[in-house]
Amino acid sequence: MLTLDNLHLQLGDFRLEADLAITTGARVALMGPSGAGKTTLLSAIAGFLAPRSGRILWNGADITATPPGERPLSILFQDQNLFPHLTVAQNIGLGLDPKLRLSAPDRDRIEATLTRVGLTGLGPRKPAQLSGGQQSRVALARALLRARPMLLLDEPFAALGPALKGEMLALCAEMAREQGTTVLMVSHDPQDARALCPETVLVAEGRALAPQPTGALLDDPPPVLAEYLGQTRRGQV
Ligand SMILES: Nc1ncnc2c1ncn2[C@@H]1O[C@H](COP(=O)(O)OP(=O)(O)OP(=O)(O)O)[C@@H](O)[C@H]1O
Repeated sequence: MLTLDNLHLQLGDFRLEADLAITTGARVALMGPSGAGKTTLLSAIAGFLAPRSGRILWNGADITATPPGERPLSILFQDQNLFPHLTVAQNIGLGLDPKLRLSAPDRDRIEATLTRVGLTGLGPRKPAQLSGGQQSRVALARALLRARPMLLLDEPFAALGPALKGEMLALCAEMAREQGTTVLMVSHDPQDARALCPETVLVAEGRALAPQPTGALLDDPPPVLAEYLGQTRRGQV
């Protein structure tokens, strides 16, 4: 269980509060207007932004002050952070050992993971020799190999076409199911949220609300979400 215990975040003038819990193994979309604080919330959970007050707990253990690399999570942000001077296999190997001291079994696991994401044999290439979609797969492969309990996704596939984006998100969901991973995914696309995330955290008006069923929320969105989704609802001006 991920617990955000009376969490208060601040970035310049911007403030966000969160007091909620997410069940282990849940897949949760983060939705809300642009600038509402979805990325800010993920940054705090990942450890890149220290909260002003409150605590972040994973299975009851306080991780509020734990350095990012030691938190029980992997992150996939839009900037995939592949190192251009390393090969694809080495970039993935960073998920196993940041110093890249890789054993023969490690290298076998990297190759198997490459196959899993449809990149068999591309391990020796540099990221620049791959398409955007293939680079996304490399980042996903690295997260897959790290197999941390939580996966934070901040629109990592937004630059891809809709078909490829859907394929990558489906791969994430498949991996999450297999490994029992808890997924938090920023989504601007209600279809993605419906397809992949049974629950949604609405981030709006300075607050991240407790998870609620995605279908019901999108079927009858509160005005702030309806406006964001570009919907006009009967009875509203
Ligand atoms: N480094 C910063 N310093 C001060 N304010 C910031 C900083 N980064 C972001 N903000 C502000 O914090 C607020 C939340 O930004 P955030 O990126 O978390 O929103 P978001 O919900 O992820 O938006 P989007 O959907 O557009 O990506 C915004 O008002 C933004 O302008």
